[in-house]
Amino acid sequence: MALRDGTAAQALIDVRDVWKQYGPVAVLKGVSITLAPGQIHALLGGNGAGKSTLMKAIAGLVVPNSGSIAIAGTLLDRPSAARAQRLGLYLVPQEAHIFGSQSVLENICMGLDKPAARLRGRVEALVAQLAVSLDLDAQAATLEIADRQIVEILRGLIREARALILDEPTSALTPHEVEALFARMRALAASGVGIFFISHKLREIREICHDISVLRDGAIVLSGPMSAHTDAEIVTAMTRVAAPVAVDLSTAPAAAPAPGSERRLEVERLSGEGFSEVSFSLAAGEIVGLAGVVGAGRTELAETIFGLRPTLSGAVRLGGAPLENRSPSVCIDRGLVYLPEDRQQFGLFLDAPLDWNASAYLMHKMPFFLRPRDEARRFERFRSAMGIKCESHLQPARRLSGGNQQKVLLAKCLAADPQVLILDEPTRGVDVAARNDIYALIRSLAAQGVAILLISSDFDEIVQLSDRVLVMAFGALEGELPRGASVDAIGGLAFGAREAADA
Ligand SMILES: Nc1ncnc2c1ncn2[C@@H]1O[C@H](COP(=O)(O)OP(=O)(O)OP(=O)(O)O)[C@@H](O)[C@H]1O
Repeated sequence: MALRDGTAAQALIDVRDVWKQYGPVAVLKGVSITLAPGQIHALLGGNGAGKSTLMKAIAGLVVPNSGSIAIAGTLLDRPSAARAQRLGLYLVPQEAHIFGSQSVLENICMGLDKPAARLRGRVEALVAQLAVSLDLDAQAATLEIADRQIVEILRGLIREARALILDEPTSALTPHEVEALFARMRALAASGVGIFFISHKLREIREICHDISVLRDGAIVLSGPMSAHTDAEIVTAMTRVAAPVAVDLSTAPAAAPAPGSERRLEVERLSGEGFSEVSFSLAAGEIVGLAGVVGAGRTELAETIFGLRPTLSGAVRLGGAPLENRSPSVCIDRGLVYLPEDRQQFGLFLDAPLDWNASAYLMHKMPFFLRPRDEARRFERFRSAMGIKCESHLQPARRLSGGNQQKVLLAKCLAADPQVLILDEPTRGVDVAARNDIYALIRSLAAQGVAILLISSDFDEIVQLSDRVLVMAFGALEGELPRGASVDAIGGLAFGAREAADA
């Protein structure tokens, strides 16, 4: 069907006055937005503002109550993902859908009517065009998060998508990988592909996007060229009111110990899958950053300390006593809590209510002492302190937006009243305002004596929060930097090792 006016005739995507309700709640309230060929268009908004719902509507995954969506001039009148894809739209989700037991090539070609082997030549050409190094015959389970995203992008391109939606593609990437992704996005845009780019990071948006639209409570409140708006204007449009000051959520007594030299966690020559001979310690009240590029072994180290992966050799001590036969429940009992990077696999019970999720670690510690009213009260405290957007504490976690799920996961860890906290990408998917609340929360926990290991791909976050920074590369500790170390110094250590090895 022809579009209605001259401008829109150029549009790859033309959304007009779209409304979406879940029960009585309107999540999209008359949204109109367009995407032109070669345009990189940022979509920004607080957690729960409606970004993913809008993008899912464009991708045929959510059916709007009213309004119209056209892709490449054709109305998406019977929405389905298959139809949106046939019209040239591909959505790269926040969490890539990878079938681990299949090869990379099979993953890219999944769902197409030709066998993967016959598409190999075309996939190889796309891989070369994007200048990525990807072993098409490797088992997909071995792929890093960054490469999983590339697989998703290739899935779109092999389907000849002219419009891509990238939903927070950089949230688990280090600066180096972000640059590589941006180079690929620029190449795609230069070839006429249009891209909707969802991100919570203004700096990245400024670097890569031509235009911006800001969603607040289901409505577009600001839209136009990137250069026409200052950061302050954008943040104000997004939040409308200043973010609340963080509330102290700790259940520890008010007169908690000041940061000291008491060693809470000692890791001694620990070796496991993907890392070896790692030694470090955390003192009470200390925030230690752990930086590195994807594949450096940071998550593997954290998962091994927490008993999710086998230990090959070495020791872990907690409060001076050996922490042997580690499993998550043993660690939680002893006061060591881990916020996982992979919230889908190890995080929330998506069909359980929010208050149950927030109390899940406590339930394990003292199953007989929990009462529904206590759970609800506990959840309410976290809800107001972190601005968790939900209808009620009884809502299943599945119905929350991604950023709000991340906040509930953090609440679950904090509710367990840890002595040592390992945070793996704690602000992944969290909006700008809530990010500052979470930083204040982390600092307040440290001020009360909790020892914190902060793993983050966002080096700015590491610099902002850490008392010192450990840098890992290739499964080993590459070095340590003092408080105030620059992002460049961290990057130098993390990437220097990789470049030296590549040379
Ligand atoms: N299936 C559903 N049932 C009920 N409510 C839902 C459902 N899916 C989403 N919502 C609600 O719709 C609102 C918008 O969610 P959406 O995922 O679009 O937000 P978002 O802007 O993408 O947030 P984030 O930045 O956290 O990813 C949220 O309040 C969420 O709780």
